[in-house]
Amino acid sequence: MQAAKKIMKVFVTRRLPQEGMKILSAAPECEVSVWDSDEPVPREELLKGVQKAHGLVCLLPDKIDAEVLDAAGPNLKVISTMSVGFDHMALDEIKKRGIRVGYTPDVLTDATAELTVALLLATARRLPEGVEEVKNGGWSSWKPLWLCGYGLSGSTVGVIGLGRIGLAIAQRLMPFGVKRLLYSGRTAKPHAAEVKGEFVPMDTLVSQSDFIVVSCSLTPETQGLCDKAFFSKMKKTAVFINSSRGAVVNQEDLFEALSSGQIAAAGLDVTTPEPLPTNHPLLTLKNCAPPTPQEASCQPW
Ligand SMILES: O=C(O)C(=O)CO
Repeated sequence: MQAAKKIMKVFVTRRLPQEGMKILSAAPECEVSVWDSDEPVPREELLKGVQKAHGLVCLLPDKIDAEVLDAAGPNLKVISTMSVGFDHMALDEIKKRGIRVGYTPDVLTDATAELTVALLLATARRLPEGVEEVKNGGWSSWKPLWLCGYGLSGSTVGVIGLGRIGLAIAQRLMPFGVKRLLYSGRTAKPHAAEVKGEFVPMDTLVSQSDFIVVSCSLTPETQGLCDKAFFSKMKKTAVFINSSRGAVVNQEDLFEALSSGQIAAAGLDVTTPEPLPTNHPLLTLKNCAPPTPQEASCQPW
């Protein structure tokens, strides 16, 4: 029997999990080429690899803009991103060219929610500082008020963006004895009833919350949302957690708020860029937990 002719060129921008590669390789009509590395494809290799491709499989760090689409040319019919977010793709340009887009919503909902709760507890309870004191010999004896943090019991939690992930975070936080769950966003969500969520204006959420969790998508409306004015409305004792996108936060303003004592602490699952350069001012602060590399992956059971 004659082998099927490879008529579709597919470029994959990263070494993918074997299950995914097996499916792609089994498609007889596809000629698959892969940037075979755990590191992001360099821009010039992306522009080269995508040439004449019919399909592109990409990840979050790959900026898919007009330049990439032009480099691909008119063959390109489908782009699939192995990510929940798609803010790295110029959707208007993609739409203009009639290209279809696939993404992977919901695969990281539980993992992101668990990591956000872990980050919130570690930040509020000052675990990174405590570990540091053990390692540097700063812990001499038990002192009742030393490294006191902030507890969830009886607190008000504000979630900005009570979508799938925001709800999963809220569901995990409520059993800690949270008194009020406020949320803000474009519209009230029927599923908020599951966590007794109160839909409130953003200013109310910011000024009344003891913990603010940002879990909205990055859009032109949310870019730079958490800035000087935002932090100045927060309680001095409040803890700020961002598991959305780095660009939702003005990082200079966050540094100022943390270093001046305007807010108590921040736990960041995301920053711009990622990782932060090792000399970044935010990394000098004891009350700021930066993103760690495990991100949202975990071993399946
Ligand atoms: O898939 C996404 O959008 C992520 O942010 C992964 O961390």
